[in-house]
Formats: sequence, C-alpha cells, structure tokens
Amino acid sequence: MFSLNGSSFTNNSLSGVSRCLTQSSRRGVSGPMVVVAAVNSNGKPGDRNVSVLVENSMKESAAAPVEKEIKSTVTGGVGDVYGEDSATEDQSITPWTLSVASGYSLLRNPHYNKGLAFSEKERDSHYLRGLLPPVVVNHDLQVKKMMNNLRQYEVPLQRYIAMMDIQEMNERLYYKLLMDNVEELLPIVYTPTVGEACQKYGSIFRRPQGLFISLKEKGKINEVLKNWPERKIQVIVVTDGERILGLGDLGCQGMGIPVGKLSLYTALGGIRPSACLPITIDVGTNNEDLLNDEFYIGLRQRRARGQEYAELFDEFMYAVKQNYGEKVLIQFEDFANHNAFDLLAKYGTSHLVFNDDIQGTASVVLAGLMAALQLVGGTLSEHTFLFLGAGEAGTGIAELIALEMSKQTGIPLEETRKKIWMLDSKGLIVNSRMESLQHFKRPWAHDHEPVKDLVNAVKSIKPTVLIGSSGAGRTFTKEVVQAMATFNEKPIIFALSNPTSQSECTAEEAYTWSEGRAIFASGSPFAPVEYNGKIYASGQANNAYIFPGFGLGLIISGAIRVHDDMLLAASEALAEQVSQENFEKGLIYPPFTNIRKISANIAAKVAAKAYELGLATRLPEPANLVAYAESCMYSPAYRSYR
Ligand SMILES: NC(=O)C1=CN([C@@H]2O[C@H](COP(=O)(O)OP(=O)(O)OC[C@H]3O[C@@H](n4cnc5c(N)ncnc54)[C@H](OP(=O)(O)O)[C@@H]3O)[C@@H](O)[C@H]2O)C=CC1
Ligand SMILES: CC(=O)C(=O)O
Ligand SMILES: [Mg+2]
Repeated sequence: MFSLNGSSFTNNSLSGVSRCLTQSSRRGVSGPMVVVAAVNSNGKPGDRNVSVLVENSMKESAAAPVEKEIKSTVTGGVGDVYGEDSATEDQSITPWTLSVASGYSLLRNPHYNKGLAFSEKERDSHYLRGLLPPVVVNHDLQVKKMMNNLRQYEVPLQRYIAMMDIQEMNERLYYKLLMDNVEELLPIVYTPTVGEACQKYGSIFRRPQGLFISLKEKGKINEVLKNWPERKIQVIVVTDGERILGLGDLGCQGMGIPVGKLSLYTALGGIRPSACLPITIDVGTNNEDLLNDEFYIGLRQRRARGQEYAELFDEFMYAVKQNYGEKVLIQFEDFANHNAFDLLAKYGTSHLVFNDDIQGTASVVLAGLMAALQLVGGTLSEHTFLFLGAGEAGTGIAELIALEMSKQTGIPLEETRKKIWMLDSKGLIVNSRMESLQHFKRPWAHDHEPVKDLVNAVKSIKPTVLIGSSGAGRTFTKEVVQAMATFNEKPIIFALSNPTSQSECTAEEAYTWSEGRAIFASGSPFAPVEYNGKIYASGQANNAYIFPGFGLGLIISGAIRVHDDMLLAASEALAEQVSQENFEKGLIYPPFTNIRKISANIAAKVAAKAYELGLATRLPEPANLVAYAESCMYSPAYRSYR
C-alpha cells in the first residue's frame, strides 16, 4: 500500500490500469503522463469541490479580474484552479494527480497510443508485451493502411465514422492522416460530410466527444468544466446548435461542428489537441423531427429563450474565464443570428471572442476578392456587390468589404456601404423596409424601389460580384448566372452556403451558364469541371482557411481581444498566398495542401497586428513571427517513451 495525495492505494487497485507515481517520484519521468482523478481505497472517485472560487487558471497568465461574485468557500490563488493548495482541512478538493500510462490503459489512451508503432523497447518498459502482435510498423505505414481502409468505404458518412474512431483510438495517427491527406479528408471531417453526421449524430453516436452543457447543468457549469480531463485550454469552439451549416436547428447534435472545427485548429493551425475544447450548449431544440427521434441525444424540450438562455450563457462565459484565464479564445460557431450578433457584442469587450460565421467568413471572402481583382482588374471600390442572404455571413462579409474600401479610399464607411446590396427572404433590402429590418440589416438598406426576387435584383443593380450566403440551395439559377455573364466579362460568383446540398449553385452550373467566364468559389468543395475541353478548378471559400491561423496568431501573441484590423490582416495574408500558378488555373484561393504554411503566415500577420494595436501580452514580440508561429505548431509525429 502507498499514499497518493493523502489517499491510500493498494498496488492491486492499480494493476492493469495506470501505475501512479507520487508527486516526488513523478519528477524526472518522461513517459506518457496522464492526468487522472485519483481513486480512493474504496475504488470510488474522491469528492469534488463544487464551489471553488478561482481567479485564473493559467499559471503563466496574470490574475484575471473576478467579474462576477460566485458563491465560494475556497479562495485559491493564481493557478490554484482546483483549490488544491489553499483548501482548509474541512473542505473537500478535487484529487487530480498525474500518472504514467502503461500497459493496457496506454493502448486505450488516444493521446499516447501508437498502436503497432510502439518500439520493442517501449513494449518492454511500458508493460505492453503480449498486448500487441509482434510486428512493429512505422507511422507512415499506419497512415497508408488507414487510407486504404478509408477508401474502401463508398459512403462518406462511413468514412466520417471511421475517422472519428481513429481520433478516439490514436490521436497522432488521426492528425497525421488528416494533415498528409488534407484535400481528401477535409470533406469528410468537415463540410459537407460533417453536416450529415450532425443530422444523424444520435444514430451514429459511439463515444462522446467534447463537453455537453445543458440547462440541467445550470448553476454547476464551473464543476462541469472541471470534469474535462485537460486544464490548459487555449481554444474553445462553442455552439448551441441552432444554425448548423445551412441545415437549421440540429440542437445538441450540432456537437459535430465544434469537434470538426477543432480538428482543423490542430491539423491546419497547429494548436495542440489537448488545448482544444469543443462545447455544445444544449438549451433544447425546435426541430420537431429531432424531438420525435428516439435516438436524439439532447434535451427533449423546445429552446429556452430570453432570460433563461442569457443566464446560462453568462454562467458559461464566466466559468470559462475563471477556469482557463482571459486569454482562452472562445469561438462562437453556428448560432442563429438572433443570438450571434448579441453574444459577440456582449462578450467582445470582456472576453477573447471570435464569431467564425460573421468574422472568419468575412475575412476569407475578402481574401478571395483581393485575389480575384488580380484576374478581373479594378479596385474593391470600383466593384458592385450583391448578396443573396443578409444574415451573419452576408452582413459580416459586407461590413468587412466596406471597411476595407473605406481604408483604401478614405471614403466614410456610410458611403462605401452603398456599393453593397443585399437580399433576404423578403427581397431587396431597401429604405422603405427600414422599420421592419433587424438591426444588422439596416446599414444595407439603400434607396431603390422594392424588388422581390434575385434575378430582377441582378438585372437592376448589375453587380460585378454575386455572393450567396442564404443557406438556400440552387438559388443561383441559370437566368441569374446568365444575367451576371451578360454585363460582366468575368463575373465573380461565390456560392458560400454549406453543405453542398445548400450551395447556391454548383461549380458546373457556374462555369457552364457563364460559358466558362465565371470566377467561382464555393463554401463546400466541388470537383474540377470540364467545359468545352477545358478543366476549371474552383476554390473553396470557407472560413477554414482563416480561423486556424487566426487563432494561432491570437495565441502566440497572447492577444486579449479581437479587432477588425486583425481580420483585414488575415485576409491580406491569405490573398498573398495565391500563386501565379493558382491564378492561371482560375483559382482565387491557394490549395489546402499548403495550409500549414498559409496558417503560419496568417498567424504572423494577425499577431503583428495585435502587437501594433497594443493588444498582445506575450512580450517581447518575436523578431520573425512566421518562424515563431511555425515553431509553435503541434506536430503529430510520435514521441519516444522512456
Ligand atoms: N463558406 C463559409 O465559410 C460559410 C458559409 N456559411 C453558410 O452561409 C449560409 C448562411 O449562414 P448565416 O448567414 O449564418 O445564416 P443566417 O440565418 O444568419 O442568414 C441567412 C440569410 O439568408 C436569407 N435567406 C434564406 N433563404 C433565402 C432565400 N430563399 N432567398 C433569399 N434569402 C434567403 C435569410 O433571410 P431572412 O433574414 O429574411 O430570414 C437571411 O438573411 C449557411 O448555409 C452557412 O453554411 C456560413 C458561414 C461560413
Ligand atoms: C463554414 C461554416 O462555418 C458554416 O457553414 O457555418
Ligand atoms: Mg459555421
């Protein structure tokens, strides 16, 4: 029997599981260390301290101000997140401890498992003899085998399930697979397949991924966050599932999106997987099909709104800051627009928040436009823009374009906005509709007679750029694309809506109907198209180009707030990565195969802007930010275990 943090253990209680080390003996061990909640001699988890007041979670960060009084019995110091150091004797604490994973548990630990790649020496020193067949294979061969296996599945959803299984089994294999085969696997772990996965999440559910915070957890969110096995969180992607891609309200099953986005944070942006936390806030769903689906995994109630929603969210936001400090990046994803704009405005001054749908999408589209100008000529302010869809994506993009025009020309924002027109489900947004418009649409109401449909709006406005951000599939009809092609030599057409089923038009339609003249990009990928004997490859205008590098830039600079100028910097960085060879193929985005280099460049420009704006806290500023960003990136290469 030996003692661990005051709890008694028999050697027997640990056999076949982790072999735990005491605080003093764990120093000097460089084996696979896992954090576990210690188990007492009765084999039951120790009590949790549910009311710990903490000021900051990150040891390296300065104490964050406590902005909201939370009932407390323990006042932990900086870094004393779990109240371990300062609890009095009558108070219970969370008995977290470190252990060295070995044997059977090592093979079942996705962070450290290497499968058949464990060396002979590791098999000896980590009690793996007999638990693996004799062969030792390398990482590359594992990737080759897994790709062969994945390609056997013809149904994309089966590939998605297989990828999730790999992620749950061997994390480094999952990320190497994804990074080495990014163009092939992005459509599986991301749009379009992730959309179908969310729709069927309940049926395909195997092991939970991410953290589920529902109305049931109200008053206990601090405690729920402590259940997550990692403490040093740098990026959270959170959704409430109300607007999942263009598929509407998928409630709790929206979890596929934060999980997928964070896979990209790691694979494309180099953020450590253990620093990423996917979260779904479950306040119910108004999706009747899901409410009646026996396999639905969420709360079976209609959505909470108003004060109930606001209180839960407030508790969540403060608990996040208390647990992970003020430099944790919180990415809002796929909220319905009636919450998205308000949440961004509300927490934008107190937290490091970023709305991917509003801001990330804006940045990626502006980058595509900057690149497209190389092909069509003219400056941004010489173009005229028409959007189908005036929600988060549409108005977010429009605002960033107007801001960039204003910066380039010195013309006030109110004036540059006049070059941008928008349609919603009720038609063109015009001044006569002002009273009934949601606040985020009002800046886009201009003088014009009412126009009900897109084709007439196109004919009247004569835009040079047409952007689809409606979530409504096949709305760029032949008549619409042909109209664009009558008054534009090279019409710029973005069909941003996801997944593929919601795309405003296909690549084939855009090229065929414009007689091969369109500069086309879409939110979900399309295969190259042959038209009149020529191959047309289209780009993927998806915020996946931006958020991984953008987030990396915030993290490496220790930024405390997001600023619009950082979005502009990210757009410039991305546009600069489009090569002459890409332009010659008609591409306005670089291929995803170079994404890590692209992300490092975006991160460097975003970080530089954070330093320039005085929003960076990691000092001094590195001399070469691109090299620094690259050096900070996670690599999925296997580590040797002693
Ligand atoms: N490619 C990318 O990187 C991204 C793509 N998207 C995609 O953009 C789409 C929209 O997202 P988001 O802006 O957040 O959604 P919102 O719900 O905020 O906005 C949708 C807008 O489209 C309008 N709309 C819907 N149907 C029609 C129609 N048939 N005709 C005209 N207007 C219509 C709505 O009108 P009304 O206001 O009247 O209801 C609303 O203004 C989604 O499919 C999403 O996947 C989003 C983010 C990033
Ligand atoms: C890409 C993305 O964020 C969306 O479609 O919502
Ligand atoms: Mg989104």
